[in-house]
Amino acid sequence: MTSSALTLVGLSKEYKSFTLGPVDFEVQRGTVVSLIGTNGSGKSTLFHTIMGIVQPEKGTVQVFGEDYKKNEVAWKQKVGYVGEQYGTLAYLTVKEIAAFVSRWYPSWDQHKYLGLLKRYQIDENKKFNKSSKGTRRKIEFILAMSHSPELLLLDEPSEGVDIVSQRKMKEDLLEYMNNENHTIVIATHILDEVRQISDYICVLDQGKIVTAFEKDEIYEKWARLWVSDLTDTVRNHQHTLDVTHPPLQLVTDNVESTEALLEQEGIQVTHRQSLSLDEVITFILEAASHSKE
Ligand SMILES: Nc1ncnc2c1ncn2[C@@H]1O[C@H](COP(=O)(O)OP(=O)(O)OP(=O)(O)O)[C@@H](O)[C@H]1O
Repeated sequence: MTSSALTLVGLSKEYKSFTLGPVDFEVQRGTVVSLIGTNGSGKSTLFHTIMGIVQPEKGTVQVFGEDYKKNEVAWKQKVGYVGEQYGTLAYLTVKEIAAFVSRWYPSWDQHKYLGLLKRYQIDENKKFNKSSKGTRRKIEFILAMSHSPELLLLDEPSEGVDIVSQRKMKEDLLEYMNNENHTIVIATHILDEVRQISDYICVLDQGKIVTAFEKDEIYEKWARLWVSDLTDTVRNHQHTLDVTHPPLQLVTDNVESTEALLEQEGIQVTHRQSLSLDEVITFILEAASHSKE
């Protein structure tokens, strides 16, 4: 069994005023990757390209080690996708869509589907396009979960979803990940989701991956340091991301290297504080947007 759930090599998609990629990225089986980026950074376009909803100009996608253009039916049966995909079936009721969709998936679990409908209080007889935005997201989530996919591609699954259902989704995703062969790639603007379920974070900006890292690395590598003094060498160091005062302090994304430099410069660190995930993500997104100016 291949250890890679998803491999993207040189993947690019061009619209008139936007280019995605080239994207090179690998998602290991058994992990949760959160895709983060400002509005319009290309997260949905990336999912659309992976799912073959739009055709890439260049590059390849492998799902579980297989080229996605080959055996399309077989790999799609292993993938659950949430991202406004029921456009052409939207005039049907949830029950009719489920009857239709269930035929695509040999692993469809009707018992699970009915349980999820109840859990999320969905009226099966209501038309998809007559449901609210949050309810449509919940329906998509239920349909994706009901065929027990090996890979979940979730494009803002909790967008517009009420707080109680958001919590249920998080619980369901955590339970889903109890199976070590399961994998999730989730695009989200909700940092609680990132904090609670992801192993890796991938940041997209203007169609390109600007950084990807293990979530727990943040607590080891990023810090705010209170310092006795600062030299230009420290201020201009590649890992010094911000300097504020009073009291004089800096933010680093490589605490080991910065502390070594401070020692070399004869500067004392009087206090050290880890950064929260929210602060780190904000720094990364702001740095990416400043590089555009
Ligand atoms: N079919 C299309 N034709 C032309 N341009 C498009 C098309 N679809 C998306 N785009 C453009 O691609 C860019 C990326 O859009 P995309 O929806 O992928 O961003 P996103 O990161 O998912 O944004 P958000 O966080 O707001 O959901 C935008 O500038 C958008 O206008």
